[in-house]
Amino acid sequence: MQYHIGGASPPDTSKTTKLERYNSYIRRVNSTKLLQASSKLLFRVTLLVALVLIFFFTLNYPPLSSSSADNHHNIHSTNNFLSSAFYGSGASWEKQVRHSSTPRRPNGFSVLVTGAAGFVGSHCSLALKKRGDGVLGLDNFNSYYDPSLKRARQKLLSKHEIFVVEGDINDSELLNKLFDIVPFSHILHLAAQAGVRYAMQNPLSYVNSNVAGFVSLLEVAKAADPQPAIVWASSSSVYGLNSKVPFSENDRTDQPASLYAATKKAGEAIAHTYNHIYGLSLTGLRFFTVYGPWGRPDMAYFFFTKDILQNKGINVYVTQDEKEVARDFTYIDDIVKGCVGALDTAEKSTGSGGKKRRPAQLRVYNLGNTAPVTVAKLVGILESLLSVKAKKHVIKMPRNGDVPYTHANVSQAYRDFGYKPTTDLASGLRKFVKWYVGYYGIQSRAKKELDSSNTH
Ligand SMILES: O=C(O)[C@H]1O[C@H](OP(=O)(O)OP(=O)(O)OC[C@H]2O[C@@H](n3ccc(=O)[nH]c3=O)[C@H](O)[C@@H]2O)[C@H](O)[C@@H](O)[C@@H]1O
Repeated sequence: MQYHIGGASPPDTSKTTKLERYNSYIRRVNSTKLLQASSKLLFRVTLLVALVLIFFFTLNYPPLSSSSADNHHNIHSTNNFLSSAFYGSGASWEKQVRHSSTPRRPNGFSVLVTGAAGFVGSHCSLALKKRGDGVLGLDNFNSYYDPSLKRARQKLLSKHEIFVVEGDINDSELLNKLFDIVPFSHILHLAAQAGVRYAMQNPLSYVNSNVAGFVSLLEVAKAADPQPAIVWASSSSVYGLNSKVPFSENDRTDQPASLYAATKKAGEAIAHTYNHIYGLSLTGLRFFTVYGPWGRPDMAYFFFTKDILQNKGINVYVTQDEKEVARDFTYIDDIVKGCVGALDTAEKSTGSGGKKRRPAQLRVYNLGNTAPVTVAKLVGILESLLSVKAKKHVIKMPRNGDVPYTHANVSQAYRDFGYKPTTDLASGLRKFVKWYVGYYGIQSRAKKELDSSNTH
């Protein structure tokens, strides 16, 4: 009720009140209509966005279930997400996978190379492709060392029509997908967390890649039809604290000195199990300190070269009782021949439908150079190739998982596939340094000398 102050008599309000009520009713109706219209619009827009998203993820993208096998979990998970965005995206991706895996020689292999953008993986992929085998690469491009080197290797592979799928060996969905597309005759399994000393910094990355990743791969391989034959990278480090030299395959390997060695040893035990239960043909190769062009920057010969060229000091380890440390350094081309020889002599797996039909081949070989060289000698060779004097700090080997000495007996690899290393450390390092200065565009005395020695 309204009260009008003042002397004038109050107006007749009955009509105006009705009008006001009517107007307010109309306003309410209109605003409800507006609200309904905008909700409808909002609903439609939401529906449209949802449909687009569903389409996007179900048709073009595989499930985002990849897990990380590398040492940089977060970076890698992101990488997996990104890679998932690229793998499996339809017909053109499948076409690349098929094309890359198709052999171009009669009875050629179709090989899945894991760790194909890695050092040994890229060299082996090229060698297999060159002789007419089909090669499909798989690599997670983790950042354990400079990923741009891995990308450069990938580029090289792609020039030779080798496609590298970006993904992880722990991603069984991806692995199954690859096996759905291609009936691989072989797997060359080189993806791993490498490096002896880094295992103290990031132990779980070794378990993720070298144990869990290997099992994930074997699970897919055992269920595949046909089952592929598998050749994979073990390590000279499994000999651990063995003092009996040279190391032979039947020597004891139950005293690993590093977690890295322990995971490789675990891999050998796991290989035995999958061979025993499922009839997978498995060959483990114990590599001895592999070096060469396109090598790994975390290895001593590689970062010594870098540091010597930059006039930085290098640590040269000696044992606790001040004896020299030595390695059976093995040149990459010899290792490639060993890998190819192992693939060529690998028998077929014997299982199908996840069941073993009869006993299958199970092998393990040393692939070394049979001529250990001390680290001090390695540095001397680099000094002369680089024409720079190294700033050496000779220190006692920290307790970091390193072993003092390695020396391979390779008679079994020679007997079974003619493995015979032919490159001594000086010739191999010459090739490495030549590649190094070229790749990193280094203008140095070393480069001039290497170039001129080439023209003579
Ligand atoms: O043979 C193998 O199975 C292993 O070979 C290498 O391991 P490693 O032999 O320790 O190779 P580097 O790390 O390059 O070391 C070579 C030598 O240099 C020595 N070193 C290393 C680093 C350093 O600062 N100073 C130094 O004297 C090491 O003690 C070792 O004797 C690889 O890094 C492993 O991935 C591989 O599995």
